Amino acid sequence: MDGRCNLPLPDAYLDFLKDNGIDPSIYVMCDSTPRYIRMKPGTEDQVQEVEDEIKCKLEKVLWLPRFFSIPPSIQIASSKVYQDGKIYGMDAASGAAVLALNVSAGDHVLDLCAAPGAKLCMLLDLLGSSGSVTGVDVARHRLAACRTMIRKYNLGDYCRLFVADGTTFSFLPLSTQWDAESCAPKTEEKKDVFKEWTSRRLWKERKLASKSRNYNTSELVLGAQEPEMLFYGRCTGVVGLTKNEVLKTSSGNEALHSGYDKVLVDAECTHDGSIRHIQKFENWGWKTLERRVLDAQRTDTLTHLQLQLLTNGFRLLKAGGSLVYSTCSLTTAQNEDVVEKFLSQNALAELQEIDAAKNWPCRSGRIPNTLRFDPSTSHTSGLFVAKFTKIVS
Ligand SMILES: C[S@@+](CC[C@H](N)C(=O)[O-])C[C@H]1O[C@@H](n2cnc3c(N)ncnc32)[C@H](O)[C@@H]1O
Repeated sequence: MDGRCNLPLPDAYLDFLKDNGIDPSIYVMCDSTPRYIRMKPGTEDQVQEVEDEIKCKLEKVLWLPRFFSIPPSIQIASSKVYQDGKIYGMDAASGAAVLALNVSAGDHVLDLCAAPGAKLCMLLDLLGSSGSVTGVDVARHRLAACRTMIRKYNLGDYCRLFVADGTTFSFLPLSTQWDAESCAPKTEEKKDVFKEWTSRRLWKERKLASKSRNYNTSELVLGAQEPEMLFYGRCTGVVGLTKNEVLKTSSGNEALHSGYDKVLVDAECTHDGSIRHIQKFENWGWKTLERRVLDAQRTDTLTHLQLQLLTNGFRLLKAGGSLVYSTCSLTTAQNEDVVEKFLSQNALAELQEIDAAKNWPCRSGRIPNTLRFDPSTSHTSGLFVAKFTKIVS
């Protein structure tokens, strides 16, 4: 390996990098950037089995628990350990963004851009049998894939999934009206309540799914659709409640005391930090890259969306809670600029130092306490991370 990226990047993309102050040399080592796997909790003693199955040595990532690096050429999807739900494919920088949230047992967590669900699964693994994770995504087909994933990894009990626009999503976590031991409702039998979720797909759901495939994500963002609960686990408090009780929107300052303990806003972005994503445009066509990534109007729409997602995620956060904003773009427009604008509009928001980051192979962003993983220094995919707290007034 000579350390060069073999991908011929088109001039328009190199111009985009230049305009955004991104040094193209961060991609130079892209062919040797490892892949990462995360071991499911409880499988720590099965490293040898994983190595035998995927036919390569696992290299422990010393700064990130349960993560291992593998050579970039190794594919895990057809291995039995992957199909049996013992390992996840997940970039180490993504793992760091989740760890930055510092979730603790019992937390109610909101993941506002959840699909396809790598970070959501890690949140659920960290919480174990406690708290809840509410995953929201505007793209129905992507959230359906997320549902398949949480079921494959047996993580559904404490999870709710909503197809909804994260810029307006308004449901708070459910207060504990159920017996946490048995996950059964405490109140007496009521009529027209949610029963335990079953995998039987209703005709209406199939119809909605085929309809949503005919839209792309940006059209869905614009479409004012009613939030739809795509999945709920038996320990989320949904079972035994009526539709009005579950789908009660938050009003005024209610979130300050009844909001989420932690919020993750892993926002939609141009994905320019991930060379593996950019490489896909070699097949999809560089014209598609121009339309989806380089178009200035698209970038403006995106930064507006990112600010709205961050603002709404923060609105749903409890006083004293923490929010992590991340993107896999390395442009300042989608990161530091969004953070600055957000801080100027939200007096209760304060940037927080990410304690765990002291040993991480990342560097500071333009604003102190923000972090940047760039492929050349971190040997991960590119990622920007900022953590906020909601000041108790
Ligand atoms: C970077 S991806 C999220 C990746 C995910 N967190 C994971 O770890 O697998 C961004 C997601 O934002 C979703 N998205 C775009 N606009 C949205 C909106 N207005 N509300 C909610 N989700 C949105 C996209 O559909 C996409 O799935």
